[in-house]
Amino acid sequence: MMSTDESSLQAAINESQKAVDAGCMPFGAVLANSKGEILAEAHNGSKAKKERGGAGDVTKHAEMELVRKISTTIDLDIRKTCTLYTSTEPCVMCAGAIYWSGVSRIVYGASAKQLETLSGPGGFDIPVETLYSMGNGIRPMECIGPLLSEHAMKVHRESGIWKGCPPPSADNSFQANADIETERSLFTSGIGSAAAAKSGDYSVPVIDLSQGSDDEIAERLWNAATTVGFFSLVGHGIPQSDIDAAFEASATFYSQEQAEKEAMSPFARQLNSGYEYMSQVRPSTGTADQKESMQITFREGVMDGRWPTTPGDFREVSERLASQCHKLANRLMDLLEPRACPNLKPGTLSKAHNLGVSDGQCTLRMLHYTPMDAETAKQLTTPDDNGRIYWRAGAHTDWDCLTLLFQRVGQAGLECMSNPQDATKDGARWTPIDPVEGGIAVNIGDMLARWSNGRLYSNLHRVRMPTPAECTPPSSRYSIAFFAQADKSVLIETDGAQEPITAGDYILSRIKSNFAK
Ligand SMILES: O=C(O)CCC(=O)C(=O)O
Ligand SMILES: [Fe+2]
Repeated sequence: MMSTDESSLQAAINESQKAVDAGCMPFGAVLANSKGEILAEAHNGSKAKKERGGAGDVTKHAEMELVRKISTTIDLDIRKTCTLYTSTEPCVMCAGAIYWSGVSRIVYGASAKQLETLSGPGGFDIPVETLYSMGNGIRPMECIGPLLSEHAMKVHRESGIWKGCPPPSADNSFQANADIETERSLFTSGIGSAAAAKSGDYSVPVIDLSQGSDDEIAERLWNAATTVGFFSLVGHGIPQSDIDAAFEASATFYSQEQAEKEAMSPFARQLNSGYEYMSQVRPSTGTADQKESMQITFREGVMDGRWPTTPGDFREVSERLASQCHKLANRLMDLLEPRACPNLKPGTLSKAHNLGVSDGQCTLRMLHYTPMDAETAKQLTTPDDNGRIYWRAGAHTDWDCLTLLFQRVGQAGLECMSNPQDATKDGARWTPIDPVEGGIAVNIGDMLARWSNGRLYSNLHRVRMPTPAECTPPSSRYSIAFFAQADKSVLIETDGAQEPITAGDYILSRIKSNFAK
């Protein structure tokens, strides 16, 4: 059954179809009161194609039409209690108009990033939650989305309006190198990872935390963290039963209908929390990752109204695994710290990461890569007219200090770059990080690469599409990632040229750098 938000959003998506039928651009919006009653509706009023390029009235976006309507016909006191539903994430102009209308709650269908996969770049967009948090508005704005994005995108796709538009990136073959360049330039601007890796091709070592002295273990961790930036960890002490329980809860959660999952755990991008379905578009690919994910951020209040209720033990098993991951990540940071961050008082890194506090940023992410048949996999990996192909997860670096990733044996696909230092001149080569029985794949993220002034390496990684054998029969891939991210208020101070920055601002600046690209 659809929630109230979903049925009102569906009404907005229906409006976007009406826009298409009227020969206008495919966008629609409605206003609903707290009972879910629709008070007003509107759709885009610019004639498609003919008026593009500035010939028509470019202010006739669906949300603008709606705001214009409601601000003269509905009292402010009522508007303040309403939600504005829009088929696609509002642009900067519309976000401003919505603020002025007195409405404080927005639910949108497709995100601007998702639309870009059809329309190419060119919209005037900043993710709405980010935009509102950057502004000096006197009242908070709540933004929910993407929701029912497949329905909203279907109208865009079938409208035919975006055919022939330039894709976000014209040539995927250079993507890996472009991403390395981005990471390097981000580092010089004080954000991102350093080129700490040495020359050569690397595979991913297996490190046993139960073998040898702390000094010996620290040496092995250092070697992996300064070259390839990845290692598989065994002998780590997290009970297999806790890992299995989390995978079981994840599979039960994902076995439900998409609308049920969305209703149980609405996604809030600014909070980096909740359930999303195929909405993550990596800058390196311009196409949506073929996956769904459930993000759990361990900060006071964030998960209120977002904990899945089915299965009943979802919260308990997630918290149990996260608390084990948290301890393990802190142990690894204690072992790496003396050489990685010689300027820091011992224990600074581990003290910076806390679960459940008011400014915590650690996150557990349950991932489900959806099954597909061999024909679909082939189609999605064949470049389209614009050279775009799909990935289960496109190449990226993580923004955190350390990622602990649990995989299932028999569900391979994760790869990292094997020649990070030489990739720009030699071209990128990739090496698998196959699941190890009882093991955890660990990688250094950008936050720790920066904190260590580039001594540790945050490497690009991706999840490839399934092979024909993995599609026979079509099968899911499940993984669980724990992202150790320092608390928002912690100051990241390095012994190099990097300006001190709080971990909260750091994450925000990464977001900004990414959409500035
Ligand atoms: O699922 C995986 O194997 C990798 C996931 C990942 O890299 C991420 O979510 O950042
Ligand atoms: Fe990642």
